[in-house]
Amino acid sequence: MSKLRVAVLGAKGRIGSEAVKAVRAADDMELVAALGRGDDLKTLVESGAQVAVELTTPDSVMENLEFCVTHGIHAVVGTTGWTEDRLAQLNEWLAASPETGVLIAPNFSIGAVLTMKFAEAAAPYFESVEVVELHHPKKVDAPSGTAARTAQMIAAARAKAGSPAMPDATATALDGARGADVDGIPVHSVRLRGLLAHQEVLLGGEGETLTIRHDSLHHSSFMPGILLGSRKVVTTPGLTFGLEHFLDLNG
Ligand SMILES: NC(=O)C1=CN([C@@H]2O[C@H](COP(=O)(O)OP(=O)(O)OC[C@H]3O[C@@H](n4cnc5c(N)ncnc54)[C@H](OP(=O)(O)O)[C@@H]3O)[C@@H](O)[C@H]2O)C=CC1
Ligand SMILES: O=C(O)C1=N[C@H](C(=O)O)C[C@H](O)C1
Repeated sequence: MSKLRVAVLGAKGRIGSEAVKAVRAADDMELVAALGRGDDLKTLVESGAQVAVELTTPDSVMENLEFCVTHGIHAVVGTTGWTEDRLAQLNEWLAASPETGVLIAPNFSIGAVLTMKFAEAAAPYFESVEVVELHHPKKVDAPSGTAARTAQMIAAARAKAGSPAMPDATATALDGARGADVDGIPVHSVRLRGLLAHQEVLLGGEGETLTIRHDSLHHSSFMPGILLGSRKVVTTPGLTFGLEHFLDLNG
C-alpha cells in the first residue's frame, strides 16, 4: 500500500517540529516537505504532498490554506485565530475545489476534545460556567482557540436548553477583571512560565461546583490527533471543524 504523502508547514515551531517527528515515525506516512517561514509553497506541489499539516501562526495560515485548497492539497490545521470571516473565506475557496478536505482542530489532544464535550453536556445543569485557560508565555494569542471553542459550545448548549442568564451582581470592575466575553461565557487567560497548555471549565450550582480540567504536559499529546486527522481528511471533502467529528465518541 502506498504511503500518505504529508507535508508540515511551520516545521521549526514548537508543535510543528514535533509533528515532523510524528509523521516520520508513522509507518503509513511519508514526510515529503517540512516548510518554515519564507519557504516556497510550490514545494508542496513539487513534492506531491497529499496533506499539508498547517501549524504556523494566525498571520500566515490564510495564505497557506488558499494555496493548498486551490492546488487540491488537503489540510489539517491546528493554527488558531479563526473568525466567522476567515471561515467564510475558506469555504469560498473550498466551494471552488469541492474534492479537497480541510480539518480545523482547535485542539488535537483527546483529553481536550473530551473536556469540550463534557463541558457541553454539563453546562445546562449548572447556573454558572466560566472557562480558565493557562498557557506558556510565548503563546501569541488569547484566549486560546480551545477556550474560545469550549465557550461557544457551552453557550450553544445553554441556549438550546433555555438556560437563564448566569448570576453576576458585578456593578463595578476594572477592565478585564471578569475576563473576555465569548458568547456570554467569561473566559480568563493565564500566561505563566513553566506551563504548556491547560484548561479548566468551572461550573457552579446551588451548594456544589464541578471542575473539568485538562493538562497537555508535552506537545506529544497533540500527535495522535494530527495523524488521525491526516488519515481521515483525504476522504472527507469540505470543511470539518473539530477533531470530535473524526472520533467515535459514543463507541
Ligand atoms: N490545535 C492544536 O492542538 C494546537 C495548536 N497550536 C497552535 O499552533 C500554532 C503554532 O504554535 P507554536 O508551535 O506554539 O508556535 P511557534 O511560534 O513555535 O511556531 C510557529 C512556526 O511557524 C512558522 N511560520 C510562520 N509563518 C509561516 C509560514 N508562512 N510558512 C511556514 N512556517 C511559518 C514560524 O516561523 P517564525 O518563528 O519565523 O515566525 C514558527 O517556526 C499556534 O496558533 C498555536 O495556538 C499549538 C499547539 C496545539
Ligand atoms: O499555542 C498553544 O500552545 C496551543 N494552542 C491551541 C489553542 O490556542 O487552543 C491548542 C493548545 O491549547 C495549545
